[in-house]
Amino acid sequence: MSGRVVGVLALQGGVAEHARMIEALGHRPRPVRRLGDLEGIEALVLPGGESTTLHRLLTAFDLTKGIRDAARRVPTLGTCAGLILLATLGVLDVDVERNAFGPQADSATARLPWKHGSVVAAFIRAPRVTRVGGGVRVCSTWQGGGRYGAEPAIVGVEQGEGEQRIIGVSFHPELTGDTTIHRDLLD
Ligand SMILES: NC(=O)CC[C@H](N)C(=O)O
Repeated sequence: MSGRVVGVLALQGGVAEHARMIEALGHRPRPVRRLGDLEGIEALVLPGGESTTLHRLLTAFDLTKGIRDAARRVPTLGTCAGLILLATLGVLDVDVERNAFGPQADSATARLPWKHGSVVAAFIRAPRVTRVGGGVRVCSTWQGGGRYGAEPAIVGVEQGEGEQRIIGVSFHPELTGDTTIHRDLLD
C-alpha cells in the first residue's frame, strides 16, 4: 500500500466526492466520525456542507479538539464550510464571510488562478475571506461575475509549510473533477 492515509471528516456534507478524488490520486481516504479515526492520519480534509451543523456535530461527537490538533499536525484542506471551520476553530488565521456570493441559485463554476497554474472551481453558497493573517498566502481570487463587489474576492489561501500546511478554499474542487488542490495538498 502506498500513498497517505487521509482523514475525511464524515459527519455531514460532500464526503464521498473527496474520498473518490483522494483514492483516484493513489491515497487512502479514511472517514472520520470519532476521535480514534484521527489516529495515524497523514493528511486531513474538511469537506463542504453547512458550517453551523458541522460545528454542532463536532461538539456532539466530541471531535472539536481532535480536529483542531490534527489540522496543526498534518497537511489539511478545508473546502467551503470546511474553510469556515478552519477559520472558526482558530487554526487558519483568516476571517470569513459566509454566503458571500448569494444564494444556491447563484452557484457558479469558474477557472481561477492557483499559484502558478489554475483550477476549475464550483461555488455553492460560498464564503469569502475578508482578512488574512501575516502568515497566510493568497492563492486564488474570484471576481464573482462582478456582482458581489468591485474588487476580486479572496477564495483560496495557504498557511504554513510542509506537514503544517493548511489550505482553505471557498469553492468545491471535488465537484469539478479538477485534482489541482488535492495534488497540491498530498504530493
Ligand atoms: N457549500 C458549502 O459548503 C456551503 C457553506 C455554507 N453556506 C455555510 O455557510 O456553512
